[in-house]
Amino acid sequence: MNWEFLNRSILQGVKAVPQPQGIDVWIYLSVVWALGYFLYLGIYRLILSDLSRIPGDRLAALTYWYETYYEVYRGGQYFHVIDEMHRRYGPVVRVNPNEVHFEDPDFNDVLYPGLGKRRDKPEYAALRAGTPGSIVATAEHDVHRRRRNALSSFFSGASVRRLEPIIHEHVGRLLSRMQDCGIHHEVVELHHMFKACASDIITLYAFGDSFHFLEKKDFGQPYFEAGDTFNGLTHVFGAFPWLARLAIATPGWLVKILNPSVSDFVDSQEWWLNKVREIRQSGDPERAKSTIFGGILNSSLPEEDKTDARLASEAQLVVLAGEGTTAHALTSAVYHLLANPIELQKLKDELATVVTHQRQVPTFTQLDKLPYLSAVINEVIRLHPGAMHRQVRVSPDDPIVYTDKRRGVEYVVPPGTVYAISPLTSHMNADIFEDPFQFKPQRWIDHPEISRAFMGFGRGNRGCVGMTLARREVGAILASVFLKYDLYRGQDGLTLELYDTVRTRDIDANADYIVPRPAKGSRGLRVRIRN
Ligand code: HEM
Repeated sequence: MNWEFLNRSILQGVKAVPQPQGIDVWIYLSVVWALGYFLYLGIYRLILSDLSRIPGDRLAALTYWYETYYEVYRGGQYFHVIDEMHRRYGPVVRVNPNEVHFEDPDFNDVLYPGLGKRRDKPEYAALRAGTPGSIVATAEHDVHRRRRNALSSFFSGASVRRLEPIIHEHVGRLLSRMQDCGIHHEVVELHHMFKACASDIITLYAFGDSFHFLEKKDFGQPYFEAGDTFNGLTHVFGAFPWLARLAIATPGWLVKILNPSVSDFVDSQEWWLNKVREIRQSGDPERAKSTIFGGILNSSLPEEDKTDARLASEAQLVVLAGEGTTAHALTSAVYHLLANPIELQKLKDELATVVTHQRQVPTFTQLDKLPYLSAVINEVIRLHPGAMHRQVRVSPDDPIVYTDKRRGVEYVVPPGTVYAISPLTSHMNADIFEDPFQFKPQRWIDHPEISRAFMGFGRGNRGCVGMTLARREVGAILASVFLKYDLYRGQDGLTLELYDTVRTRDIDANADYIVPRPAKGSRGLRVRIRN
């Protein structure tokens, strides 16, 4: 673009207007320059850009403010707008000037390939997570690979199997806390217990120590509330990355003064950092073998990847990724099973085929023989993905070429463009999932091919590293809870009953803050426990 020529032409065109003097000239020129720049930017984005042929709301293609309005001002509401765009324009839509969103399950593996293909992440997605340097925030493919490799062996099937005693111990503790509440037929916000349990397990695995939330009267609620407040900034950080940089650079003590509601979270950040330092200094080979951060510190990662700051960030990611998501799956599962007695009975019948004792925590080997339990887990994560954000990727080398078969149109997304799929959009595709809003675990047994549309754990080389652990944890807890408790129908004995829990208000995603949020004022999953 020849700016000099543009500015000169505009100035010549307004010769009749009295010419400003001194500093006014600079203001005048700046305004003209800005107007010209924005005019050019608008024309470029709408007409000249390689993405201009991609359908979607024109405002979304013109400016990032469209997305910012729905995400920041309206609070995580852009996912509804994107769904509406797909309904109106088809399987590929442009959701901001540099991002294309897809909804075609048969294209998922092209968008999220395995190891052979490079996939980057955009910088803003890295900052948005609030964990700079962690694997989820590592933009460049090769750096991501080496950092992820150092972590992934701790989440292999064999490693997770070694965690079985720890998971069993925590499930036992959870059941005993539930039993305590049952003595006086208390109404319990069960999601707090699940968060506490998931947090204790992953923190213990990461550092060899935990906050012991399951033993606390409030199940660590102040910590989780502070985490929610921190997480509420995700869209602000995405829209204004300089704010994210500022927040990250601000010392913890100052953050606590400026925003006391995040104090518990800041304290936990310090705790994670101190644990990393402690493990680094301990030189204990056992700790290195059995804890994630011991392993990372002893791995072949270059020293630049083993700094305290990066590992504290990785710690925050691992802990946050492992607690809220797992607890959300458990919460949604308990809701649906108590709200659908026929499905609950099917699960209980299946459990009875491998476990005879009501108070037993089933072994992993027993859980592997339970296809209906596995289908329940798939179905709750389909309906309520614990990480519901747009799974953004960039293909740095090759264009993405997509053919909309229904319309017979080919779209080319050039290398360097951001693209994404949102799990909930994919999971509500009525062509794949009949009655998509309904809880029907049996569909996973009758139609295994539907898994091609499942994005609950992401896919490809940046998919969820903790999937095996998550499935084990959710399976063990669900099975143990429903082996022990029946649905309350007025009988005596160990029972659970939903208490003022409404799916659309308390369980469904009402806002996307990477993790889903229920409606404002919701008290989540409430259950009356009776012994
Ligand atoms: C039901 C529980 C879980 C769900 C639904 C879930 C979902 C996801 C999803 C969708 C992604 C991809 C994010 C993206 O593409 O932007 C992801 C990534 C990740 N998850 Fe999970 N997750 C769960 C449990 C866990 C657990 C228990 C851990 C253990 C620490 C974990 C650790 C991670 C990590 C480290 C990543 C980043 C992977 C990377 O960037 O390479 N997740 N998870």
